[in-house]
Amino acid sequence: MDPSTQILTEQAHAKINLYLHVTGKRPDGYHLLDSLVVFAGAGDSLQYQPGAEPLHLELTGRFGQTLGADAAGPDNLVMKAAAALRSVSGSSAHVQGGRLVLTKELPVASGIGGGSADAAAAIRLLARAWQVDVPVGTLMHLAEKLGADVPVCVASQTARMEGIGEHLSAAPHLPTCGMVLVNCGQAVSTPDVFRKRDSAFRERAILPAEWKSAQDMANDLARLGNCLEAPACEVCPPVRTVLSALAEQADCLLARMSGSGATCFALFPSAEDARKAAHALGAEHPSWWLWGGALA
Ligand SMILES: C[C@](O)(CO)[C@H](O)COP(=O)(O)OP(=O)(O)OC[C@H]1O[C@@H](n2ccc(N)nc2=O)[C@H](O)[C@@H]1O
Ligand SMILES: Nc1ncnc2c1ncn2[C@@H]1O[C@H](COP(=O)(O)OP(=O)(O)OP(=O)(O)O)[C@@H](O)[C@H]1O
Repeated sequence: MDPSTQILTEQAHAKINLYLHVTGKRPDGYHLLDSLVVFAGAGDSLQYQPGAEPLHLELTGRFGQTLGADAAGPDNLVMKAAAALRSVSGSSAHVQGGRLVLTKELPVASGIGGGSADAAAAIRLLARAWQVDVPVGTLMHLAEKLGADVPVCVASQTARMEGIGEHLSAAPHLPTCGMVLVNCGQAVSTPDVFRKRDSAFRERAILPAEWKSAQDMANDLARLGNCLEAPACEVCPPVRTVLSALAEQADCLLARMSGSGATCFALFPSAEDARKAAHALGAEHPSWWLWGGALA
């Protein structure tokens, strides 16, 4: 096959905030954060087939229709990422049109950075396809302008995230563990949750260089928290039900909300334990979106 028309794919893994401390607020209203971010095996996927036609996006997958009528238009974060990348691509890049297909498997506006992960996947995919040769710093700056969660999603690897999301540093070495994700089906607006937050700012966490077991990690994380959990429960009361249901599962080590919600996660000793718990929860709550497995 001609390499210039070959279909390329990138995964857009769900971003999970294992803890999330709001440590301050900037004069422009954005909040300063301290968070340990990991990526779950669950995710959207983005395909690109280069072609002569103008670049366009098609949506498919379980949540492909939930984004609304203009979902595949220029406001989709994938198209915004493509436009931003085009604007920094030098004359040596092979910028082309063609067809992007986003398979949307992550619930929308759910605290697991679906749109951010999609934008980040678009940056990785198109930078590769178009042979964009710019410094990583330029790509990260471009990512930051698309959304606070986009820089960490570009790397798509466990990281400590600070600033408003743009300062990334090494995270503790994580032990093997399993994770369950649950979303009750109610979209939650990130700005609404930040607006409702009225607790005191929390301190920056002290983290070890590594956790030797999932239990050790859960014990340390239990002393930390998600400062957006209480305001998200006000905006979306079913979050409380989801957290209780997760905590009741056999072998659950920790149950917490991710980001601004409403998706909650639970940690388990293994991916197999997590899959079993997701299966049990699915039988009890057929309307919930559920995923269980290993970290990405
Ligand atoms: C809460 C997190 O999910 C944690 O990972 C992210 O910080 C949210 O990242 P995001 O959805 O990419 O956020 P953006 O799209 O940049 O911002 C949406 C809105 O959330 C609020 N926002 C976001 C990030 C941040 N550090 N402080 C904020 O106050 C602002 O009101 C902003 O207008
Ligand atoms: N590709 C996309 N996928 C999801 N949402 C998108 C996309 N493009 C634009 N959006 C818009 O972004 C908003 C936030 O969606 P997203 O799923 O990223 O939220 P989130 O999971 O709460 O993100 P975060 O955890 O970063 O706050 C949606 O309400 C939607 O209007």
